[in-house]
Amino acid sequence: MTWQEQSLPADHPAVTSGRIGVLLVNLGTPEGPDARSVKRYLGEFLSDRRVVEIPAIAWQPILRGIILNTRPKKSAEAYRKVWRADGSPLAAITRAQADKLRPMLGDGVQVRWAMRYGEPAIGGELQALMDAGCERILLAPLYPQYCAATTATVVDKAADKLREMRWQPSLRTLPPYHDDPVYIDALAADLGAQLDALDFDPEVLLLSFHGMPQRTLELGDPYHCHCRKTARLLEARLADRGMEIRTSFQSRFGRAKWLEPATDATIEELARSGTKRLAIAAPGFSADCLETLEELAIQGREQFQAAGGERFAALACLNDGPAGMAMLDAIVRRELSGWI
Ligand SMILES: C=CC1=C(C)c2cc3[nH]c(cc4nc(cc5[nH]c(cc1n2)c(C)c5CCC(=O)O)C(CCC(=O)O)=C4C)c(C)c3C=C
Ligand SMILES: [Fe+2]
Ligand SMILES: [Fe+2]
Repeated sequence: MTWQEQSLPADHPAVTSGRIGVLLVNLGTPEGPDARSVKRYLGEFLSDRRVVEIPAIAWQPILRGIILNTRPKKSAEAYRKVWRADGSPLAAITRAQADKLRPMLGDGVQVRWAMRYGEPAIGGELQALMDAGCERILLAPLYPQYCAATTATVVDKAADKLREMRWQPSLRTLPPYHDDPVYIDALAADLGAQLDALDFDPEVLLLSFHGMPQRTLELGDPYHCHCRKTARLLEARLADRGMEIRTSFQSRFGRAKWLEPATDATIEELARSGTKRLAIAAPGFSADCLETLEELAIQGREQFQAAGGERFAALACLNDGPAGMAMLDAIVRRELSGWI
């Protein structure tokens, strides 16, 4: 019997199809706005050693003994304030981004989406792309600024899946795009249009990025530098509007020192020092989520007004709007070059 005559197993994949896959990935979110779902989600998220860089032997008792018994109830209340008919804003918007990107990229490219924590999981979505015949896959973590706790952990999770395979697809990853002119242009155009549509002129525009422990900067994570560069480039583009532009870091978690200045302290300080009209944008988030819709838009407004501020606007993220989709199409297409 020659090798050609040996029968292949029934589940042997098609030999070649040449298809291309794109997997958009964002952080993850609970299945529902209830304490049980939030507990499951936070348990997975906060057990990731890329996210909390404390030895497991010291961290797991604190996580399981304290945090997962107190935080889920509080976080679930916050999620309930922003939950939509089609689910968690982060998941619904990421899904919409994938649905809109698919026809933009055309027939030869399969587009799917995943969440790093929770569902749809990265492993299952990579498998679905391979089952659809994709031999080359672009993994696209939707974080403009690189951070080990967000970008690297997506690549780790994909690698865990690839580790199980005999016949792996070729994988590319979307680089950080914090200083990409396409991204800065999209932000400048979209934020400019939102500012024009307000019924007041903000004296200050606050650019709020998600925070990180200060230690990660000292250990060499480029996240802080990437945020600063995005802010500087955006500031130059919005300079002719005559607003003061500030940058801050939100969502502090735990007792360690986080990147400063903190968004909540900045909002309060602005109001106390006489700022009456404030707008906040979150250029590091590709999709509105708990951190923008609740922490900035709800809590931020309360903090600002309680400290003497009057007019307040939380501007939307790029989401699946036209500027954001044109930007995603451009940066994804660039990484597919040579493949399509
Ligand atoms: C150690 C804790 C955390 C680090 C480090 C961290 C980094 C980090 N997070 C994002 C983006 C998002 N975080 C979101 C929610 C969220 N983040 C933390 C903690 C850390 N984040 C918690 C505990 C939560 C859950 C909500 C809560 O209980 O407060 C979200 C929103 C998720 C959603 O469902 O809407 C995003 C997005 C980045 C970009 C980042 C590092 C740069
Ligand atoms: Fe976070
Ligand atoms: Fe938060």
